Amino acid sequence: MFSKTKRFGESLITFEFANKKKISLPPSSQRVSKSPQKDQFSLNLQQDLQQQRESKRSNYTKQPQSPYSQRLSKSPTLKSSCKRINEEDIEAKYSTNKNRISINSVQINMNSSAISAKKEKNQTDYINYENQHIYSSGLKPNNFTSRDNSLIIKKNLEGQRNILVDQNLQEGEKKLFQEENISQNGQNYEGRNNQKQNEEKSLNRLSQNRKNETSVDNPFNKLTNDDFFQNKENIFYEQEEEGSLQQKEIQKHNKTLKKFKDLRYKQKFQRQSFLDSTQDQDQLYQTLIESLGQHDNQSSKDLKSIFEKEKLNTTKTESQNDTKQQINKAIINQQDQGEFSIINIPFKQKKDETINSKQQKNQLLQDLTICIDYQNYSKLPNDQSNIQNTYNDYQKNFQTNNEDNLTILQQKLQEQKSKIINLEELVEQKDEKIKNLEKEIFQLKTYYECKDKHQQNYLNNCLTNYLQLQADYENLKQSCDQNLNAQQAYLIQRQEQEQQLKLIQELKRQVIESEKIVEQQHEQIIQFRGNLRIFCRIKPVLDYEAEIKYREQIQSSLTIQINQRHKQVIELRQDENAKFFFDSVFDMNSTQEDVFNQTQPFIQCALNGDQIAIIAYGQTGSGKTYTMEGVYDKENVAINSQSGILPRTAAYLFKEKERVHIHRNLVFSVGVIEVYCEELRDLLQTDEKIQQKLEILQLNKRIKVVNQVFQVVKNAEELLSLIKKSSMNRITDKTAQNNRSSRSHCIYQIKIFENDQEKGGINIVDLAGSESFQATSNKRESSFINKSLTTLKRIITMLSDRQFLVQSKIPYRESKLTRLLQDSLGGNSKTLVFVTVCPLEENFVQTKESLKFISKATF
Ligand SMILES: Nc1ncnc2c1ncn2[C@@H]1O[C@H](COP(=O)(O)OP(=O)(O)OP(=O)(O)O)[C@@H](O)[C@H]1O
Repeated sequence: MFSKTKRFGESLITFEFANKKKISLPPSSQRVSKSPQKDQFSLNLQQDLQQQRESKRSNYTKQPQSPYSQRLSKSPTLKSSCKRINEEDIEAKYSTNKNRISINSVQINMNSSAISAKKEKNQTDYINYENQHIYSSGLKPNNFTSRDNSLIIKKNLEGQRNILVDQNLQEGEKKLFQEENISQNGQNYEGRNNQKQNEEKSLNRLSQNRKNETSVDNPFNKLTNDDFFQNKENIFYEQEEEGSLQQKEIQKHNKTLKKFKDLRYKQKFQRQSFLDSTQDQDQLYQTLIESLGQHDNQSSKDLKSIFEKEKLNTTKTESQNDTKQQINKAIINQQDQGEFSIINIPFKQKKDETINSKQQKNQLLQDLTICIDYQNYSKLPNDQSNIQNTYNDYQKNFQTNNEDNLTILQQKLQEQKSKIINLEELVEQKDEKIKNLEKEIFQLKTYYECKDKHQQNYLNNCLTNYLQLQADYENLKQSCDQNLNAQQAYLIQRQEQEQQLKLIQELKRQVIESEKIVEQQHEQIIQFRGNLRIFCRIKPVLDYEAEIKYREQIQSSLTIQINQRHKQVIELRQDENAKFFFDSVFDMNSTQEDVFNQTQPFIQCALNGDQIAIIAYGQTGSGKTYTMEGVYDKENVAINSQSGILPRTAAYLFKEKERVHIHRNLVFSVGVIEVYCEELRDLLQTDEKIQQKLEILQLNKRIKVVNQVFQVVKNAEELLSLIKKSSMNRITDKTAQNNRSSRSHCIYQIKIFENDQEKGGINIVDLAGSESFQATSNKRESSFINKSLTTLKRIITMLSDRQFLVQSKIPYRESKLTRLLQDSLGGNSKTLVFVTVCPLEENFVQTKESLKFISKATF
């Protein structure tokens, strides 16, 4: 930043730096000489300057060191801050441009400090400096005089004009310089011819001044008096060397003036520091009062009162400071009123003006008065000393007050420190609580994090379960729909089944009715045929009974032959008149199945509720047992081709039970009893020890055998097993016709129960052999057999004769056999008698007796 101002009737360019320092310089155009004489003069001046500089060096080396220089060298403080700048320390670069010489750069080597100047915009030469105290004068080519926050430097190289610039001067000081410069405006440079005379006059005058000034106390800290005159002496030396007395005088004045200004500046600085300190203290008090005003206790109020008192003292100090400022103003007014002589500085107004010797003399005289006026400076130190004393008094009072206040403040500070210690203990306790709370917070945070994780896992599990339940719900819904459809289909099917069941029941009813009709018809047929039926079965000739080579002879010699016209009639070859009538005749080629087919209607009558008796009668070995039981397998009792009526009856009964189980609940029980020599024997009780005596009783018109065992059988195999087992217990003997001849009557009894009520019964009777006594060795046995068979013959004969329909007259009691068969002989019972005969010629008599015995009628 720079601006143009008017000073001393010339244009000045003022530079303002960042630290608010200002430098004002005249434009170089005003310093440029345009006359050819001046250019020549400048060249000559340069040459002279060079010569003078060289001579100066030699003189300086010869001259003793000035007191000022000695002082500088003795005072390390001043030596470090103030230094005479020798010519050797200056490096300057110049440039000439037609009629002017400009400073391009100047460098002053001062330990670590440096001052440089450079040319800028071809208009202004300025010097940049920082915090340097430079007391220098008479330097060539430039004069540098500087101090803190000010710059007083500038010399036109042409020597036409010297400019003093100080932006930190007080207002009065500026006026002083203006007046100084104004006084210079009317002065002309009278030429180099008068220079030596002027220099001599100036030298005399300065010498006189030197003598006068040595007796006067120097106002500049009592140190600069000799130095000052030593400087002036040096200046004169330099002036003599340069041949420019006027300039040296100006420099001398400038030096003196600078020292005066330095002193003023120091005073100003000290005053400003004092004001700043009081201001700072006032601010401190104000801050403390404000801070204490926030505490409403007695100690704060006491402190506040103390600080307010101190503030009043400070106010007094300010008033004293105002007094001091008034004193300063009085000093300045004294200056303004002309108590100080005006320093006249020679100044060249125009380039082409000639130097008037008379004016030069006057100028020299005026310059000499400046030296005299320096005596008046002694007044300033006195006033200044008074001010300094006053200042010191105030400072002492201030320090005393400060010490008292400091003691109080230290006490308060101690109290505050104790409070601070207590507060710090509270803070530590609070910190401990905070740490505990932080731990609890951390634990709670950890707990809640774990809880959150647990809850999250729980929610995830719930979500998974929810999804699973939802899927199960969907599946159940589908299954329910399916079940509903199935239920509907089931209901439809059930309705159909109910309809079918009704239909079945209807069919059952129809079947039952038809069954009844069949039973009725069957009964009618049986009644039409008669309740007593007699079949004759002719036994074939067995292999062991005749050799194969005689078989044809045996067949031709058989005694029995069936009538060709009437198949039910048997004829004897040896007796043509003997013919025997039977209900059915089974020849030698008949099978077991053929026999049972004729027997099955009687079994059906038993299922319908009748008591039936199937009796096999014949001589030993004629095939009674074969017809009744047949031949069993060794391993099982299954039906085979040789199975007789008894196993086939068992199979038929359970087959019918299965067929009619819908409307009939049939149960069968089996008992086997043997009649031997008119004694009863239960063949199902094989243990003789527990064999109890069997007695025949008639209860409710039904024949019962007391102590006889009846065993319910669930199937045909169980029934046949019992029969097979009991038949093995039957009493047998070896006869001439049969190696294992049955010598007792065996009755196989099957009781039929329907709905727990005995409804019908079947008695299958395998009689003992009917051969004559001569054919057997046991006469007693033969007599009992004959007796029972005779009784049976009589009863059957009576049943076949319609004349003996009165049952009470039938001799059932004459034998145990007929007594046991009482319910199945006569009445509504059905009786079927098989007469088995052996056709061999050797059995002719027994065969004829058998045929006679049971034949229903003879033709
Ligand atoms: N119709 C027949 N066909 C083939 N073999 C028969 C026939 N009848 C009987 N037999 C056989 O004749 C033999 C004697 O028969 P079976 O034992 O049945 O006579 P039986 O009359 O019972 O004699 P017993 O009164 O002494 O017991 C047996 O070996 C038997 O197998």
